[in-house]
Amino acid sequence: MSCLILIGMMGAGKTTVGKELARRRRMRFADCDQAIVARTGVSIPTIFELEGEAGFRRRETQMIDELTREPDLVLATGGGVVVTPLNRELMRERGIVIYLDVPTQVLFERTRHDRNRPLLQVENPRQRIEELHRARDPLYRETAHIILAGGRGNPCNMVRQIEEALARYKADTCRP
Ligand SMILES: Nc1ncnc2c1ncn2[C@@H]1O[C@H](COP(=O)(O)OP(=O)(O)O)[C@@H](O)[C@H]1O
Ligand SMILES: O=C(O)C1=C[C@@H](OP(=O)(O)O)[C@@H](O)[C@H](O)C1
Ligand SMILES: [Mg+2]
Repeated sequence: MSCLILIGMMGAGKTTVGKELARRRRMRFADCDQAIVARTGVSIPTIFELEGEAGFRRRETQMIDELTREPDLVLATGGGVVVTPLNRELMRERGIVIYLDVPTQVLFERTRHDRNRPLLQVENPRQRIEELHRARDPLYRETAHIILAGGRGNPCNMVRQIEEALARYKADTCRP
């Protein structure tokens, strides 16, 4: 089957939930950020420092293109994947795209102690999350085939919700 691609803001749970979803469905798992780190041998903050956000985005597009050619893959993307129009097109064409839509307060709580997200290393990360969410939410919505609102529940519970949504989506799209 084609890829299952998770999109959503930093802290939405794409990496955590994606891994569990792959395990449950016996699919392979890849995380775009982890793949970039493995290829370059340096951390995401270091790439931002050396090449700026624009450099990171170029690497991200190349990695999305490579990874989405493989079938049977659950792909966790980085939160900013949707800002690049080509990524939106590639993801929609090559997989079923699932938006984990999580309230900004929850995103803030989950990311506040993590230094690995360069875009949140600012004086007011809560405000940054709100701004990014406002700008990106329409892009997540236009890219997604499935939107899971609320983000309630632990990762296993989220996987269950995704599986139910996938079953509904497939039943709807198969109907003549
Ligand atoms: N459904 C969830 N319930 C509670 N905590 C979660 C959930 N999903 C993720 N987390 C926690 O939130 C943090 C960010 O999750 P992560 O998977 O890295 O998000 P993303 O890849 O979308 O940025 C991690 O500490 C993770 O353990
Ligand atoms: O939202 C963003 O622009 C980013 C999200 C990060 O991934 P997560 O969403 O997994 O944190 C990572 O790709 C990079 O720090 C940029
Ligand atoms: Mg992640």
